[in-house]
Amino acid sequence: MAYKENNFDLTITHMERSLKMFLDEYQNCRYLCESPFDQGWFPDFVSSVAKGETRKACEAVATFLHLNPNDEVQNRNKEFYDSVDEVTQDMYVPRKEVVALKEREDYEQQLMAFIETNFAFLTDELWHEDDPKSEISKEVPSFRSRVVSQLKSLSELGVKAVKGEWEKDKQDRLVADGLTSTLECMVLTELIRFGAVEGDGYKGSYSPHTNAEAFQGISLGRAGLQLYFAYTHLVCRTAKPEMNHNRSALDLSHEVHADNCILQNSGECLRVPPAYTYRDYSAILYLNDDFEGGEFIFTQDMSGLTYESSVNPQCGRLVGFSSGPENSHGVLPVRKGTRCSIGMWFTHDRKHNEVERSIASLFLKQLNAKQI
Ligand SMILES: O=C(O)CCC(=O)C(=O)O
Ligand SMILES: [Fe+2]
Repeated sequence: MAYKENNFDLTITHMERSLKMFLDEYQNCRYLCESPFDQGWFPDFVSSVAKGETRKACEAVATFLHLNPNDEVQNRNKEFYDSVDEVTQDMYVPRKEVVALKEREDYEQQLMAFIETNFAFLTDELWHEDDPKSEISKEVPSFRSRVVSQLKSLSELGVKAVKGEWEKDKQDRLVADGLTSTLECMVLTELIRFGAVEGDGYKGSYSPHTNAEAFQGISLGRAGLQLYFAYTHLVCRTAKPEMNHNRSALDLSHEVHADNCILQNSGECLRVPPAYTYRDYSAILYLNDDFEGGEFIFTQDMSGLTYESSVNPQCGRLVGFSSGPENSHGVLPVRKGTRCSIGMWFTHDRKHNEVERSIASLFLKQLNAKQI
């Protein structure tokens, strides 16, 4: 109204007041709004009216161009003011509150772009669209037949099931060799020297299973065989020489247990927290054999003194089994040296998909694409 009536003093007063209100509201909204502040942004409303004062007129033009450098009208205005005798280039100074606002917006946009390229967002794409638990519970081939068929296709790569026929009544157990090369085993074992945490996975307890051994681990999700990785853990157990002279055979390196429930002396297994009740399958990949003791055992009684069968760890050998009490297991004492392995636990429940794995695979993709 004031503008239409050519009342520029009043126009300026109104516009200055509106500008202040806009900036104040914007600021409040940053603290209080639940959704983005989207009132539209009208740069011409910032201050393109400057009555009579050349310096103010240049400030208005500079401010507008600061926000929108390609605006035709303001570029023409600038050409006009440039031709005015009293105008010098140092008069084109944008208003400081607008400069500050733009600086903050630019910075936030850079930050968003950085986050988008460098962090993994766990959208449904990364969570793997298919096979929620309800689907899985339909008829699914047994763990072993699935693993064995996968291993067949892997046989060209040197992977072979060493105990395929083994324990015929035990459908959910498997031992296979050749999953990693000697070099890979060495590299992974070396990783322990650089990045291992004592008692990792065991609330920092240096010797969580037996005082006669030191325990170190590195923890690291993605689907395999219609299963989600739930947890991946590289661990080494080292015999403490001073504790191994008279070590009892009952002092197991890892006490007899089941991976998804709390095994009782009675043989009952309680599927309650703190057990990792969502774990459905377990696999341990071994990395070395230059140690004494440390056999993996499937047991029936809790002591580990008698056992159904055992697996001798060696580089590239993997033992896989369903995680319940049907596969109670333990590790015999490591009497000399260091025994390293990668424990992997799988779940049908995508809620427990291992977040770190998605992040790690994104990181590897970027590394391959040489973005980092
Ligand atoms: O290292 C092994 O052979 C087995 C370890 C194990 O059973 C576990 O970490 O739950
Ligand atoms: Fe276990």
